[in-house]
Order: sequence, then structure tokens, then C-alpha cells
Amino acid sequence: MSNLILASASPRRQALLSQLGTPFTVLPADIDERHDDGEVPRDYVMRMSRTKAEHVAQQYPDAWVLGADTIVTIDGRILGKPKDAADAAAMLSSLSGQVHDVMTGLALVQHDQGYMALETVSTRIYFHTLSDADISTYIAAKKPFDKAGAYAIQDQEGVLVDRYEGCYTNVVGLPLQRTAAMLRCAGLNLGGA
Ligand SMILES: Cc1cn([C@H]2C[C@H](O)[C@@H](COP(=O)(O)OP(=O)(O)OP(=O)(O)O)O2)c(=O)[nH]c1=O
Repeated sequence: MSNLILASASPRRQALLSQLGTPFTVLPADIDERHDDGEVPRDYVMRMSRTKAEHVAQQYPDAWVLGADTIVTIDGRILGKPKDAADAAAMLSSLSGQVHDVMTGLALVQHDQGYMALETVSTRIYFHTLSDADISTYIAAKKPFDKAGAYAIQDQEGVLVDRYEGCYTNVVGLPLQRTAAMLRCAGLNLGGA
């Protein structure tokens, strides 16, 4: 067991964290991801990332545990992963021609030392205007059911996202520069990063 644990089932987060060069173990945290009524997006992603990290840290109190949660937010609403194709179509049509933010919460926890660091990172996304046919073609081809907001910036060949401002890796699920800074602050060595 490595001293650093990524509390995530996301293959994208695992691939991104590997780029920092520090060894880690993956242990997904199966938690309830429903949001509370009236909970603002920033509070929600912080609560989710903290809950994922703490869930694993309780079992491994001497390990450093990193949890993350990514959502799409538009007009104060939270879009998580779509339930089905109809939900995905409704999400993509609400994003069509609009500007939204992708927000990731990050939590680094170490129980034995009582350590907890929380961060949020936001990236602004400008979407193209999409027709109903664009939306159904995208959903049928890409099946984006495991993605917040029903799309993946890394898997859309420019048909959805016109441009973005801010951190790209944040949209894919793990803002790398901020994650590296958090790990460094906690005294964790990063191999060459
Ligand atoms: C908007 C967007 C989201 N996503 C992904 C990132 C996250 O993996 C996912 C949001 O779901 P999350 O609940 O943040 O993460 P997860 O369920 O994949 O993994 P875990 O909870 O175990 O850590 O959407 C993309 O890959 N590309 C994108 O463009």
C-alpha cells in the first residue's frame, strides 16, 4: 500500500495523477452523491471530495488520501452524471449555445495527523449551439453517462466546446497544477513534477 491513496474509480483521474510521478494506490469510495436542496455548487463539490477522501481515510488512518469531485454548473444549478439518454439530452440542450463552469473539489486528508486541505478549481466553458440531431448523435456515439454534464471535453472532436478559459485537466476531473501544489504543501514528494 502506497502512502498516497486516490479515492476514485475514475480512470481519467488515475491517468492524470500518474503524470505527477508520485506512487499511489487507487481505492474507490462508494458514497451517496446526491446534492442537498439549496446547496451551492462550490459547497457541494467540497463536501463530495471531502466525503470521498474521508471514507477511505477512515480505513487507512496513516495514509494520505486524495478525493475529487467534478460537476458542471450553469446558472447556479448543478449537473452531475446523467441518469439515462433522455437526461443526457436535457443536459446538453441546456448547455447548447451557453457559457457554463466545470468545477472540481479536491480534498487531501490524513487522519492520524488530523490533516485536511480543501480546494475548488473552476474552468469556464463556451458551448457551440447544438441541434437536436447533434445532441442525439453525440449521445449515441459517445455514451457520456459517466461524465458530469453528459459530455467529455477530451472526447468531443470540437463539436460541443467552442473554447474554454482556465485549467483543462480540471475539466477532465483532476486539476493537475493545483493537485501538485496541494501534495507539495503536505510534504509529499513528487517525482520530477
Ligand atoms: C465535464 C467533464 C467531466 N468529465 C468526468 C470527470 C469525472 O470523472 C466525471 C464526474 O464524475 P465524478 O463523480 O466527479 O467522478 P467519478 O464518478 O468519475 O469518479 P469518483 O467519484 O470515483 O472519483 O466526469 C470528463 O471526463 N470530461 C468532461 O469534459
